[in-house]
Amino acid sequence: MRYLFLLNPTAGKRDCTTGLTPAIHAAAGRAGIPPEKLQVVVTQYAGHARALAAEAARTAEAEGEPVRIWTAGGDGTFNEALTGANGCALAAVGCLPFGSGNDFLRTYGTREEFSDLDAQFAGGAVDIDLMETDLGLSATICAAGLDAQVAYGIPQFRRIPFCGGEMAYALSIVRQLCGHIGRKVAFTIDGEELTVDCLMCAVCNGRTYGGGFYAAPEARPDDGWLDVFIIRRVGRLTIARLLGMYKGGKHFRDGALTEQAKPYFLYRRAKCVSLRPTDGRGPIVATADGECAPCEAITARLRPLAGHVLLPKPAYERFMAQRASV
Ligand SMILES: Nc1ncnc2c1ncn2[C@@H]1O[C@H](COP(=O)(O)OP(=O)(O)OP(=O)(O)O)[C@@H](O)[C@H]1O
Repeated sequence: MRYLFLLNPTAGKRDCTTGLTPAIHAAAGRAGIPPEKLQVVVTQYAGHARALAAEAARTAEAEGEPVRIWTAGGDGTFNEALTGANGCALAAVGCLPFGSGNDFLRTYGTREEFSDLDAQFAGGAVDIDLMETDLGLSATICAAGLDAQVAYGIPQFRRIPFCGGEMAYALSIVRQLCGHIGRKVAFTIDGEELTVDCLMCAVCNGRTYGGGFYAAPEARPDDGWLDVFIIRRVGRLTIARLLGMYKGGKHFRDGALTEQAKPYFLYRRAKCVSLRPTDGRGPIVATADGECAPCEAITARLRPLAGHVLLPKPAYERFMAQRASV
């Protein structure tokens, strides 16, 4: 077995590379991993983690030796490595949370569990479903509408001097709320055709996105289903209350929408979801695992158990126990 760590120095609020490299070597020593089997690389550019993971997967295939790859960064870096290693049964990808959102891990455990290097080395690989989307592979959630528009607007405000992350986020929200709210969207959800005047929608393999919005609080990433939530268009005064419910995952319990959510939400389970705006207002902004872009149409298709991911020991044990109980 080989072990590869890909450290993104630009992820999150501070460069993770300095302290982390010796900590990885120390934890590998405690886990009895020979130094020649371990490699720690700092990424040099956007897309580098994908190239390095793809190369490690090719080597694993050529030499018949499995590789465990961890990214230190956020969901973007993790997604790059997952994409690079995709299709290789001998490669599994994990994450050390050093990003700003780190939504991937919230489906499986806590930030503390994923930050624990000893638990990471003692953990294991599990197979999860992935989504093939127009924005690339996704392990978590593909969403479109108001929240994606807010995320898409943030970088423009970040360019303003003295405008930090939270201020840029707040300004992007204000701009969206001052503009036209809601889109008319035509959905194809497996065989069902549906047109909805909606605020936003989320096609979920994992549970959270946007830095902890529990869009699909009960989603199981290995059940062969995508959970689809569509939020109907509401007035500005209702948006804050609705987003509060949505962020906390209070719209869904025991496999169904809660009574308070029913007037505002539509829920479906599906294998393939397509959507396109039909209101003539141009493309709709969509987001998936850190990627964000305007799209004329989006399709998210389930790829059952196509992802091989690494979970730290406590999360791995919970995942396996849950799988055994189904
Ligand atoms: N050396 C580098 N220089 C510039 N960009 C890089 C470098 N290494 C990686 N990147 C890019 O940085 C981007 C952002 O990283 P990432 O998404 O992991 O962190 P984040 O945005 O802070 O966290 P999150 O996505 O969880 O909110 C990734 O898309 C990746 O391509």
